[in-house]
Amino acid sequence: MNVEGDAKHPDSSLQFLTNKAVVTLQVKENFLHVRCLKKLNPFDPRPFSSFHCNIYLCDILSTATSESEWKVHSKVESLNTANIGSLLHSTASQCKLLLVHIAVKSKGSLWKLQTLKFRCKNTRQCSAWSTYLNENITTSLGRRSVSRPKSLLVFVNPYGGKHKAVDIHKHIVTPIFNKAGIRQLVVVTEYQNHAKEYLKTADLGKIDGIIAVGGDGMANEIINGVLIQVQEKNNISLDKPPADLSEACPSFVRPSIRIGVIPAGSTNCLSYVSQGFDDPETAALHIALGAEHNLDLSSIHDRNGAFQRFSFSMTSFGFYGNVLKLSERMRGLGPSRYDVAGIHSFLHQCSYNMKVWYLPSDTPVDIANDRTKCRYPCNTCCLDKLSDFEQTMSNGDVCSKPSPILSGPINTNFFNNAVHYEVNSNSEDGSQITLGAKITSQTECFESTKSCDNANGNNKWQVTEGKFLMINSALMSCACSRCPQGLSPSAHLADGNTDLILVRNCSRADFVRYMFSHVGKANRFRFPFVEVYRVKGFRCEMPIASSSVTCEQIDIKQTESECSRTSSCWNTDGELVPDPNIHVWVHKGLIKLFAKGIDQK
Ligand SMILES: Nc1ncnc2c1ncn2[C@@H]1O[C@H](COP(=O)(O)OP(=O)(O)OP(=O)(O)O)[C@@H](O)[C@H]1O
Repeated sequence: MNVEGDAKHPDSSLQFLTNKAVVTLQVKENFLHVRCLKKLNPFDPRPFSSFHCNIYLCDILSTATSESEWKVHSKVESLNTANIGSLLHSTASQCKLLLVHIAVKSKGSLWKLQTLKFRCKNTRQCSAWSTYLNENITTSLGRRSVSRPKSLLVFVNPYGGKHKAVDIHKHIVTPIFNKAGIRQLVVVTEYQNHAKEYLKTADLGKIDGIIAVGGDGMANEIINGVLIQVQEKNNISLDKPPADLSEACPSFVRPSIRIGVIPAGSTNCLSYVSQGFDDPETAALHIALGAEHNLDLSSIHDRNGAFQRFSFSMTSFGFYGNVLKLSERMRGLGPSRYDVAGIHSFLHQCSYNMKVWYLPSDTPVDIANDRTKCRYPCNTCCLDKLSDFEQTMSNGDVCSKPSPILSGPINTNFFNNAVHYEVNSNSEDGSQITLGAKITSQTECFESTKSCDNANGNNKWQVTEGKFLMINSALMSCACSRCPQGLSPSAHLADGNTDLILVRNCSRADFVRYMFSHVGKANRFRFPFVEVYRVKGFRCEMPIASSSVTCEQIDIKQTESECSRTSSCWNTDGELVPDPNIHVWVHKGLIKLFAKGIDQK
């Protein structure tokens, strides 16, 4: 025991005063152990052990000291304090306060910031404890390969959601980042695509991550801005040859910086799916603690091979495309614009002739009956990483390795009339399909192209056609507060696949039943007009736009020609892609997200 103590080895018998007890501190095996010596309230029936606590060092944001008064709560003072002994005898004198800022898991997947206060009369020892704890936190993070950000570029969208982003940033995010010692360069966006333009020339070498304080649209803008800059710097073309099934999956360079989202938009799907809530405090804490999760992206090209966007959640044609198009004109209504636009699009129900090609996943799953969910640590998202780490990780515990805040660790229904066949080497496209990915040397290409590389697989492109109310691609479950299970509840964040959901033309009543199945836990794939495939890529073609649209109407007069004039578009993460003819490829783990994933229940 070190009585006087020094910066390296502070005195472990040193007594600290909290609001409820006199305690000692000890650091052992990645934990700060707080042990109770005396209860301040002698009449408290709880045992001493209930005052003990063990704090995981990786959950501590930082520690600090400040000057304070040597005092206890007045209620405690009025009690019999003889039990506390000499510690309290010299009341009202000055002392040092040791502050320990920690991220605490509260209910569900919510996390809260909490500050523990320890009063100590030995000011030198108290400072020594603060230094010692900070050193041990750094060591502990190093052991677990956790890298916390020190410098972040933060985009705040004052326009998104309920227009609360500026307040959220000021009152929730900044205090957490300050406690974690994170420097921020804050840009309050002034117009649409401001962040994307800014990122074209931003020096990404000087920052550890980029944060969007906004919704999915803002996150999409930032992801696109970063990826476009990184591809340009590496001379990687974003465009590809015109849509052709023989074309290999394009390969893109994976940015080394992480991207985070503080939910302040309308839907906040990315936060919901990667954290379990759209809670700004939880999101800010995950960023500060250095949480990391891979995220699949899809690249979208038009019929001429021109690059359109990268997407991370839903890419949808038909109903959701119409809802977005309309809702963009009603921004003044705030988040309720989606309801109004949804009702309007429903009343103007249109179906679209489409031909859809898709390349099935290497690991086929009966999505319609799959009850598994992407939960931390997720075997499906981590499985492929085993090969990357197998030389260094003999126990295969890859998923838990980067745990920064670990406290404690197709078959389908076919539509009766569906035209459904396999594309072979003598297909109308006339080409043998070989999908060897082009691996770009000298770059951190990661596994992003693996998912499309079917050189070792027997997968062949499949094709189906017909009239569709909706064509949805769910790269993740796409859960949000309005649809807690999401479009495809068993979809994963980083498995290299997307779930292609084809909703064929059906009666209005059936469509309502299908849409309502998203509100609860009912199986949304049980309908005969709904098909779902886990795929690595897909392509859609609308034969002749003007004659491809059929509209129904209830009380709003609308002719077929009117409807075709307003033919649908793609809605990708809440952004519009106007050309109905697109080619979509999935890129496994193309970016790293500041997120942990949703905990197992
Ligand atoms: N100052 C601004 N004025 C107008 N538009 C802006 C401004 N700043 C950002 N934007 C645009 O606002 C759009 C929507 O932003 P955001 O995603 O944050 O909110 P949301 O659409 O309400 O939420 P969600 O996408 O989750 O439904 C983005 O495309 C972004 O480019």
